[in-house]
Amino acid sequence: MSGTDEPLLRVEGLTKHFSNDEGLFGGFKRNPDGMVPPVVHEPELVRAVEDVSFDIRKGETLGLVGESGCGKSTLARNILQLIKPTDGTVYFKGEDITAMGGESLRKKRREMQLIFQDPQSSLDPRMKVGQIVEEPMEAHGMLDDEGREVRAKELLAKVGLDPQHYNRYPHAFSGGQRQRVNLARALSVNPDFIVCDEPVSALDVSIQAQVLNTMKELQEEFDLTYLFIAHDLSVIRHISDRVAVMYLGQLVELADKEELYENPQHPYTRALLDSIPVPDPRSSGVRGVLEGDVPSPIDPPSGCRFRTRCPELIAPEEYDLSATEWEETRAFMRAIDRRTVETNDPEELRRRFFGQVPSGEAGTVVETALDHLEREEWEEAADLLVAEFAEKSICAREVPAYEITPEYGSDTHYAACHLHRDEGIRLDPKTGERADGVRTADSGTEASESASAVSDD
Ligand SMILES: Nc1ncnc2c1ncn2[C@@H]1O[C@H](COP(=O)(O)OP(=O)(O)OP(=O)(O)O)[C@@H](O)[C@H]1O
Repeated sequence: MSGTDEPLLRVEGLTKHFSNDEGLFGGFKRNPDGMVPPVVHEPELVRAVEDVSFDIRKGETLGLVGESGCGKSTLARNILQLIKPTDGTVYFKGEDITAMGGESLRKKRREMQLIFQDPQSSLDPRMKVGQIVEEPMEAHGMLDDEGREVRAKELLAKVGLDPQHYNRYPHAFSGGQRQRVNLARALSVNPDFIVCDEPVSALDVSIQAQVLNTMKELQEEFDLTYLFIAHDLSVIRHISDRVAVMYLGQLVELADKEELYENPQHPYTRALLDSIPVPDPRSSGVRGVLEGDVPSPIDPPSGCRFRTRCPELIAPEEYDLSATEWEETRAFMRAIDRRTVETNDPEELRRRFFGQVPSGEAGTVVETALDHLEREEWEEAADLLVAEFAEKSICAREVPAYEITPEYGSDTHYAACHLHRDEGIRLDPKTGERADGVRTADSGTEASESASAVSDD
């Protein structure tokens, strides 16, 4: 099932900030040595999700992928209004559900269900499977006792379980079977939309495919729309029609599945795809391919959040650097910033990093940094290089959001990367609409201007 063009769900500029003011020591920080008081209470904001916009079409599966901690679950809980967003809007069947509360939201929730990762802990061990499946129907006043029992047994059969197991307890089931119970429970209230948050991650690989196949069959039969969250790209590929990639609270790429896997256009997506685990126990996965650590969502990088780890950071326009000079300068900046070199001898550093130190202003910056290093002023050298080269890049100055021409199929391809500033259509990162105000064919009116005429460079 690949869905229609009609969006079932529209997410616009969704943002969620948490205060880290929770728990006994939440928000308390140690003051630098000697300062009074020794501890201060300064809660900070965890920018878990920032300006995320996308649609999910009726009948499709949108896969959402990203490393642990990038905000996938927070986004899911915001979409379902289990937690209220800090900003932004979620439209379900055209209605703004962020503005809803109380009984109207409770009613809406029947149409939007959630399946969690851990089938062990999401099923109450004291309840029989039949009761578990019937509970949501009871909560929403659906059917009478007898009717619910009949429906629960039917659903158990639909998800591939024996209806005779209606009176068994969850502990009698395997992990895969428990996840099937969860599916039956979610389906019991006849929803249109199911958020599946890592539903097969806790299962053996051999079981995963079976559960995914059942989910696909159920989607077909019950006309379901899925938001399918996983960190595993092979699982996402198996189930999705389109795929969204998330990094540090933001969407970096969204495209048709084939387009995303065959023609990835964001350096982060490419790094993730390069790190799909091969059957080698020594393979270290994503972190082996990407340099550096994921920055803190308390103080995320400006502009493109991936820029501090991006192998394709764009050179500042004010320096006239060749590709080789920029590559060498970046390697030098990284090494000094991360202190991965021992020597501070300018001659040695010039030889190690540069074929020839760039001429002009960029060269002056490099030479000034080398002077600092000669005086053992590592921090000054690193700060200067980062301020002059990293922070002046367009990647640090502007939030990227572009629509680019897909190579596979005609579906839109969104890439939040300034490498597309020349050929892409600049979008408003908050609404996902064209930044020049011209409405796209999707939004009802014609867009006849060429992409290059509206690109923002
Ligand atoms: N209640 C909360 N208070 C403060 N910070 C939070 C809270 N919930 C989540 N976060 C932070 O928000 C960020 C996103 O977390 P989230 O659980 O949404 O990521 P995820 O991609 O779903 O990760 P995982 O796959 O590990 O579940 C993390 O930095 C997390 O520590």
